[in-house]
Amino acid sequence: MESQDSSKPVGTGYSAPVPGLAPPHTPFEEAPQIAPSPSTGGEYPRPVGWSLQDEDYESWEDEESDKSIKSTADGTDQEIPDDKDADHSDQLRALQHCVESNYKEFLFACGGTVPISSENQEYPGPTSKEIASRPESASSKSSSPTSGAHPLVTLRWDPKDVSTLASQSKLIFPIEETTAGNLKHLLAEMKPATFGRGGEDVYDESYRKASKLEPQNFSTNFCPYSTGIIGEISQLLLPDPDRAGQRIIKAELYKLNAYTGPSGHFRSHVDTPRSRSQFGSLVVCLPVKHEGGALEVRHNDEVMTFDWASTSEQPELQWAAFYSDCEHEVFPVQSGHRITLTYNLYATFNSIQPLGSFNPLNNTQTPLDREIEALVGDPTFLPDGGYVGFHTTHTYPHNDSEGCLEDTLKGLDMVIWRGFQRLGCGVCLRPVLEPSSCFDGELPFKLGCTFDLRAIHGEVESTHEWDTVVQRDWGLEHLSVEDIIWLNEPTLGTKKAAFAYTVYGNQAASCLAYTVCSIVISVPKINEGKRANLETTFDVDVVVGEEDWEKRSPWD
Ligand SMILES: O=C(O)CCC(=O)C(=O)O
Ligand SMILES: [Fe+2]
Repeated sequence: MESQDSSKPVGTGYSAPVPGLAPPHTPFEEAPQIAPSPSTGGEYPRPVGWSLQDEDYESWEDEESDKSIKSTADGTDQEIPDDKDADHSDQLRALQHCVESNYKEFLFACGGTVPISSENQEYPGPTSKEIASRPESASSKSSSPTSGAHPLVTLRWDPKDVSTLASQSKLIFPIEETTAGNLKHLLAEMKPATFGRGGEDVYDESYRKASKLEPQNFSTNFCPYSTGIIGEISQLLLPDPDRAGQRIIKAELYKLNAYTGPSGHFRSHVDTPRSRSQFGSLVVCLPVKHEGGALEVRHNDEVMTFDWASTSEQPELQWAAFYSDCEHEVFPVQSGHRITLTYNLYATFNSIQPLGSFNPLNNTQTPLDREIEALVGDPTFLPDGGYVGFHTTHTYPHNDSEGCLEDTLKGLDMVIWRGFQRLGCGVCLRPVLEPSSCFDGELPFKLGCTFDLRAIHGEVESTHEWDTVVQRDWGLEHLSVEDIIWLNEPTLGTKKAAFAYTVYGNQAASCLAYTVCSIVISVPKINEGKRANLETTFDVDVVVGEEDWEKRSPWD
């Protein structure tokens, strides 16, 4: 949650700073710490994808002479069109079209309400009524309570003055008259909420005016799991079409915040990830009267608004969750107190999934899955194997030595990954290195091979310098972007993100940053009428070595 600005142009390699311009004043959170992976106690054992670093890798150029002439059955040589320029197939166009029309089909935020009842003093099981509507209508207050309710919500905090009575450092929500006076005690115990800028904690009211309590200084009986909120977020933001139940959410209480009228607010920012497995953030608003303070979450051109003011006195908890790489802001609170619990959301694994429960070819297929299957099954499409690429619609966190985790793939990105993977294609994530548009002429973006966080000292001012930086500092993938058949264009939003997320604090070695990625898919060659590797269904639970990945190369 929160944000971090950087005042030093330090690159992660996705866009060069604009010559002559000050580095963008991009909001990021307070200096992040690398949290251990929440999975089985350590790092994920699986590689991000197959290796394109293979010494034996043959680039398209190297194969040019072999590929342009083919022997036909009657022994004559026949020129065949260069694959990458060929008008591949109706299937390819259909898939590209389907990808495009699916952009807006995927949620990037969701929300709902959980009723609170004084009659119910036991945990109710799932009670949250979700609002998972399309962005335009997300702000509608269509949330009538479902059956069941959360018991009264208690909040206790550590008073600075140890002689304070326990009854004065406790609130019950909805706030009971007997304890109403404690609200001002709570506010007095809270500290100004800072945010990170250039690796330092900064308090700047023009950017963020709010107060906070750290989780070690308070406790509550509210649990996002028992209310069903986490279950809903899981279905809406972290669905796993092929492996139901495999990815699960770990929610970590992050802060108690108060935005107080007349000017409490938090300007537009993205939440800096606490670890590579963080994919989202959850905000739960306690029932305290306030006006204003709507939360707006944006992704590409779409906006979802969560405005809780008009029902802020209702006996209910109102919540919103969103992918933490999406820009969001809290508009000024005009009066009252907007008091929230915030959580970081991590993707982790269900280790008790029964063996053999995964049958990838037997699962419900979306139209997009069917288009992918039709393309891969088309023997005229890349008959000798080749590469297909997809520009991700979200950005993903990584640190200076470890790449983005495919297990955190969001929305459409996961559908594409799984769609090809289930058919036996190799899939990997690669960073996109995109030159700034300020250079003369159109420079193509490039595929990076590692996810290094590297500092650029000074500004990159010429094309030549840019080439040197990407080749020397970041390392380019052997595979060139021209060797790949792209399913989509990088979106405008992605380009903006590429620029925004370039600039980072000066402690790259201990930081995480969001990266614009591409999914590179290796489509095996056609062998006796079918794809060579289609029998070997890839199972992500099997730890595969580089060797196994190489077998997935389309050149086999
Ligand atoms: O309170 C909210 O709605 C959002 C707060 C936020 O963006 C943050 O804490 O990072
Ligand atoms: Fe935030």
